Amino acid sequence: MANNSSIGIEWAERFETLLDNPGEEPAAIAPDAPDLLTPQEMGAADRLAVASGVRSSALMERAGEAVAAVAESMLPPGGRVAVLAGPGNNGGDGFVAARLLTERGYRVAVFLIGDRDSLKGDASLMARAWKGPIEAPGRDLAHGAGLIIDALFGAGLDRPIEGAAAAAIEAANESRVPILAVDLPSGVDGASGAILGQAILATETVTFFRRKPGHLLMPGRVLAGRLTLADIGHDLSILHDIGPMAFHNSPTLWLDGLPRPQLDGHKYDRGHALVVSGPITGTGAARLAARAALRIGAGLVTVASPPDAIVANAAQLTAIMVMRMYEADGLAEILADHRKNAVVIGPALGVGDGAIAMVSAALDSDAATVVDADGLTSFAATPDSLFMRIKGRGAPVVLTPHEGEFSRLFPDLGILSSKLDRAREAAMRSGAVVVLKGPDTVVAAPDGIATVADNAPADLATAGAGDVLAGMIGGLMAQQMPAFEAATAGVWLHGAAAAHVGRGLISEDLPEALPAVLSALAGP
Ligand SMILES: NC(=O)C1=CN([C@@H]2O[C@H](COP(=O)(O)OP(=O)(O)OC[C@H]3O[C@@H](n4cnc5c(N)ncnc54)[C@H](OP(=O)(O)O)[C@@H]3O)[C@@H](O)[C@H]2O)[C@@H](O)CC1
Ligand SMILES: [K+]
Repeated sequence: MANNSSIGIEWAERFETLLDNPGEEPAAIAPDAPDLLTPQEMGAADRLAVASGVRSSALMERAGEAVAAVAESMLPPGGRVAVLAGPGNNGGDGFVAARLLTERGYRVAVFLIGDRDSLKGDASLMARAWKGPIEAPGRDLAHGAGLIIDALFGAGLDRPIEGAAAAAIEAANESRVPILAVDLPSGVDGASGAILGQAILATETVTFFRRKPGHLLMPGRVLAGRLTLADIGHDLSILHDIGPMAFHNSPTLWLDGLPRPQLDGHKYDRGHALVVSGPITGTGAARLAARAALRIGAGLVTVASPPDAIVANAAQLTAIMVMRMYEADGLAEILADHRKNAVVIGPALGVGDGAIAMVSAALDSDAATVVDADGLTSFAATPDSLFMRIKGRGAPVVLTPHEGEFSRLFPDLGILSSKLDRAREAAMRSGAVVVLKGPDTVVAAPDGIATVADNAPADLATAGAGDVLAGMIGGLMAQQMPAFEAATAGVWLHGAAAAHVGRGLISEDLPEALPAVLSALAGP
């Protein structure tokens, strides 16, 4: 699909600009850096940094320095620290932090999993530079400590944690002493956010150069606590060579492409979104989606309503139009009017052959299409027929499943531990942009580019919120925003609208919060 994702390209172009104008923005870019690097990519970044002339021991020294700096902010002067060091370079960072904190007057105890003589490379170097005692961890490792530094495992974790390391993690978690994790909470898989065996529950985490997907994906995000991103001397140009495929969902990525009303524009320039209503027993979902499409800027919005529901819909809509729709043929007829350039179908549609026919009619049209909820579930027995239709059309499609709907359409993808990989596989297989919803919503395009959101408050788990999201994405596509950008922006704006409302949120509030969120983004 031609217009799936330009984010990767645009971001790469931004780097060109930054590199051409050193000193103009680098300080500002770090905290909001959207690229996510897998542990493998981070390993490559470290190797590229070393190849460019940075000593690997210097990277480790700076990593340990960054950890020590955050530790100091968590401790009273002269406080006691327990450092848990593991067998790799993550442990090496721990030894550096232990040395620096001791030099600064803190009382530091180091507990090592394994044997000092087995440490290799920089970790061995840093362990030798540590002049204090090294103990084996016991149940009371945190006794008297005001802070635990978790330097057991980071990017190199590749199997479930067992034995002495698992016991040390358990003792640390049970101690209730605040924990500062180095790079990742030990036990969290940096690629997927999944727990491998046993994991540290950190108060804070310091990571280096760029975040990993596991810092944003659940449960990694919760286990990591507050996250600090430290610059330890990697050159930004390294990202060119790596070409990251995953990004943190933040306005930096899509704000330039967010549709804005033009003074000399007309409502017809802002597209016409059609939302398909369910039967009389299920009309609210379509109205929520329609309201969201209108609030996010679609010039015109129409609800296509089955005849039995027309009165219910008409009685509750004002700026939004209503059209009578006689089943799938009726929908096809309505969409034959090419001015209706985006369609949202699925919320409260009902599950079954009728729904299959209507989704098929939508996909046979030229309108950008969002398929949600019952529109997805209806294809549980025949997902390939849905995917064939999507791949056979020219206009873009966004699928917006929650985990339950996703597992009905892609039952075999449950074995993938990473939500990123699940969404990517699904996008590739279906030919659509896939929005895999949840507290860590992933948007993936068939070419593998993906974003992970972390701005959805818990309040967003409320009836109708998904209908609103589908409407927002449809509304953005009606305004010609490409599918991947529309889905990514829609997910972020949905989270931001929920955060704007706060406690007591119901779905009706979400479209109404959009003006404030959009105005804040537009700036003064
Ligand atoms: N590279 C650099 O320049 C920089 C890197 N930095 C730091 O390095 C960290 C990555 O270091 P890393 O690659 O050495 O991996 P790390 O996470 O320490 O552990 C791997 C070790 O554990 C083992 N192992 C794995 N799973 C296991 C398990 N379940 N149970 C038991 N053992 C297990 C595995 O050995 P194996 O037993 O497989 O031979 C291996 O020895 C990164 O997170 C960052 O903190 C910074 O200093 C910046 C500069
Ligand atoms: K760690």
